[in-house]
Order: sequence, then structure tokens, then C-alpha cells
Amino acid sequence: MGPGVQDPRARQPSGGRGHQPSGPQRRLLLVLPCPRGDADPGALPRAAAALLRGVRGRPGRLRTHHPRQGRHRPGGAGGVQRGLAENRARYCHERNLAVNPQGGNTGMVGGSVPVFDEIILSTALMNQVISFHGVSGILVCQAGCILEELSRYVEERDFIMPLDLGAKGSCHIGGNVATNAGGLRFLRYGSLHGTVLGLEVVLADGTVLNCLTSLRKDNTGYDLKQLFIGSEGTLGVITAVSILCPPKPRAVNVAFLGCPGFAEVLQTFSTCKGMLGEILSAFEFMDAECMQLVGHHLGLVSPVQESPFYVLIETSGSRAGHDAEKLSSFLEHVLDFGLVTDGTLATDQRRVKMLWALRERITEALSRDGCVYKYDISLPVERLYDLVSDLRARLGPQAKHVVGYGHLGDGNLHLNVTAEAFSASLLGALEPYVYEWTAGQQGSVSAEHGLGFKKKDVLSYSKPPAALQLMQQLKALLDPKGILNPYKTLPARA
Ligand SMILES: O=C(O)CC[C@@H](O)C(=O)O
Ligand SMILES: [Zn+2]
Repeated sequence: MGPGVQDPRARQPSGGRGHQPSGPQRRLLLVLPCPRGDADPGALPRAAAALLRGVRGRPGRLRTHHPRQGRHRPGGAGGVQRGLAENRARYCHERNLAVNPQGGNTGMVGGSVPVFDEIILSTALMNQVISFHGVSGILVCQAGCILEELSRYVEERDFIMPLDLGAKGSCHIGGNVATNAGGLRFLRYGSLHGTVLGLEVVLADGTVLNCLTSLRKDNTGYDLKQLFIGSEGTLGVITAVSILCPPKPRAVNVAFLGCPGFAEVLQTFSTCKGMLGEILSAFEFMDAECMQLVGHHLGLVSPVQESPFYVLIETSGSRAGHDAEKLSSFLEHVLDFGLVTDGTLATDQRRVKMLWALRERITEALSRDGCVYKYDISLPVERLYDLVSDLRARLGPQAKHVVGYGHLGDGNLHLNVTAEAFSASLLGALEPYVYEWTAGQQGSVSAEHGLGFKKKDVLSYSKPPAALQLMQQLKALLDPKGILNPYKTLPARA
């Protein structure tokens, strides 16, 4: 199996917005039985015992600490779990044991799975809300909280999480931050580099770096937390997160539209920004092949007539009447100008979820189509679909499907190619072509999925040698023994 290729049997993120989590689960901490070269031979079994002690207790439900207990009071569950992460990091550091931090294991690039002999350090038991402030909307929670449970928790208090992903039913907030996950609310609420206010991180030597502040403004020197956001567990293990939650919008509308060509998709986007302004919260697109795949593999039915492209527009605002008025004059305009040929609107939650499922479940449909070659690319929005058309012509019958979809509002294309089985010649036709094409547009070879194990060797297509060197130096400074998530993010040194 090639480096950018997804094994069709690999675990997939859970389905669309309607997905219900299966409730708290017991996660096993796996210990692979081969010590690293110079490690103490008895160390792994002892580490296994120490690690496994951590899964004995009943996995907790999402709950808030009693404020009187304090966050790190000895005996408080938060203190115990954080303490375990800290002790494990010390233990592993002393014995030169490699550690693979793991959250919900829903990543796309193999960042959360061990490569050789790493010990998996699961955050599953660190699943408590530490505090939530109803005026500021600042949530402080442990790393193992499941995104969907956090969403429910803050929504009950009239706020929302600033990020939303198809994998919300199983991904952990710590993993979201470690991978700097993008997702469906990025257009409106921006990157985790902006919404995360503080982090608690266990460093490679077991030191706890407590930068878990809840301040909107803090200009005291280097902003160290930024180093860990998107570093995929290679610089430290995130154990707690402080994050700013926006107020829950009172009115959410979704429009699902059919467009006759990609030029019209782009014009619809420009018009939409101009006419919907501050209420626009998502602008997603998918091509006709995506629609065929969700229909064929998942039985989902298109709500609009067959079109070469489809667009999903979400608005989130505070006055339903005002938003509906804006949306209908926008729709009238795009229909009159032939930018859109058919469309449907949803305001009730059930239909909103149904329309989102068409877009969110494309990944799931692709995984049922065979062997999937996945690319997550940032490009100038005007060129976003050229790569897909270009590849369709280049690959011809070698590929079963070449599809393009994604977060058009963020300039993020998800290019996926499917085939009956893995083929070295198909991979050879795709790589390095896709990466060279992207670099030619000054794009990014990983817009939101990170580099992990699968994409680490293509980093240089998007970063200059001096940046790579500085990254290697930071890694050596923070993790001199190279025990934190080795073989990930950075290419192997020559
Ligand atoms: O599977 C993919 O390529 C994309 C997954 C995810 O980022 C999405 O936006 O649906
Ligand atoms: Zn995405």
C-alpha cells in the first residue's frame, strides 16, 4: 500500500450530522512487544502494567469537576489522569520508550497509529469538562472529551463549539488540537490557532507545561501553545484545552444548490459573500461523481435535479426573519443569472441534517468504493477544480472515480481517486504529479489533515528548506530522545 493511499478496511470517521455516538467506550491501551534497540528489556512489560492500570476504572461520562475540588487537587479525577500522563511520559523518557499519543483515532494521515514499537498513550479516560463560563463562552476541558459530547454540553448552555467535523462522534478535542483540524465551521470561526486560548501539555521528559489560561489577550512573550497546535503529538502530549466557544446562532438555514459549471460555483461564492455577508457560515461544494457515490453506496437521494456541481450554503444568524429575507433575495439573484439551476432550502433541524449528510458522508461513500488515494490540498480558489479535471484526463480508465469536493470557502479541495485495488502504476501517475502541481500554484499539500505518517515526506513541497530545518531543531530541543510520536510529521533526516 502506497504512502498516500487509504486501506479501504481502515477505520472511517463516523457518519453524517445525524450520527449518534455509541456512548462511552472502554479503549485499550496497546503495548507492542518489541523494545527499542537500547531500551531496558524489562521496561516494556512494566510500562504495559503501568499503562494498563490506567484502564481499570470505569470510563467516565462527560461531567464537570466540582469547582471546590480544584482542577489538580490530588484525588480529583482530572489530577489523577493528568498525573498518569505525566508519569507515563517520565517513565517512557527514562527508559527510552517511544510513545504514540492517541485520541479518537479518526485522522486521515496515520498520525495516531504506531509504526513500529511505540506505546499507545490513549487520552480516552481524560474526558471531563473542567470549567465553562457562561459569559465569556470559554470552555476548559480534558483532552479526551469527544467533540460531539462537548458540542452537546455547550449547546445546552447556548453556545457552540467553534469546530465541527464528520468524525465528531468519536474524535477527541485533544486530537483535534494536536492535528489543527479544520472542518465545516472554519469559514466562520477560523482556525484552532485563533480559538484555542490555552493548553496543558506533558513534555517528552514528563514536565507539565501549564499554559492553560483562559485569556483573550495575553501578550507576554512567545505564544508557546501555538507550537503544539498541529504538531501531531511530536512535541508534547496535549492533556487539557481551553477554547473559546461562539454563542449558539438562533437561526440556521441551509441551501443546497445545483450549478451548471465550476465557473458558476465560483460566481455563486462571490455573490454569496456579497449578499449574505456576516451570516454566511459554510460554503461547501461537491461534484456530480460525489453525488453518484453517496447515492450508490449510502442510498442518499439528491434533493435537486442532476447537475455537474452542487453547493451547500449555511447561514447562521440571530434573527430568522432577517436571514430568510437575505437568503431568498440571494437565491432569486443566482437563479435569475443562471448561476444556479435548481435548489432547495432547509430551516428545520431534520432537513438541515439531511442536506449536510450529503456532503459529510462522501468520505464514507468513497471508502466503500474500493482502494482510495486521498489528497487534501489548499489552492487558489480559482484553480481549485483544474487539478481534478486534469487528473481525470491523465488517469483515464486506470481510476474508477476521480472526485473533487471540499471547503470551497476556505480554498480547500479534497481530491480522492478510487480504484478496484491498489496499483503501483496508478500511484506513480498520481505522485509526485499532484504535489508538483500544487507546489506550482504555491498551494499546500495538506490543508487540514496534517502530515502524520503518510504525508511526512511531501512536506518540502509546501515549506522551504529553512523552515524544515527550524522544525527539526524545535523537535530536537523539545524531544531530544525522539520518543514522541516518532516517524510522523517530519521527514526522516538524510
Ligand atoms: O476524506 C476526505 O478526503 C475528507 C474528509 C473531511 O476532511 C471532509 O471534509 O469531509
Ligand atoms: Zn475536510
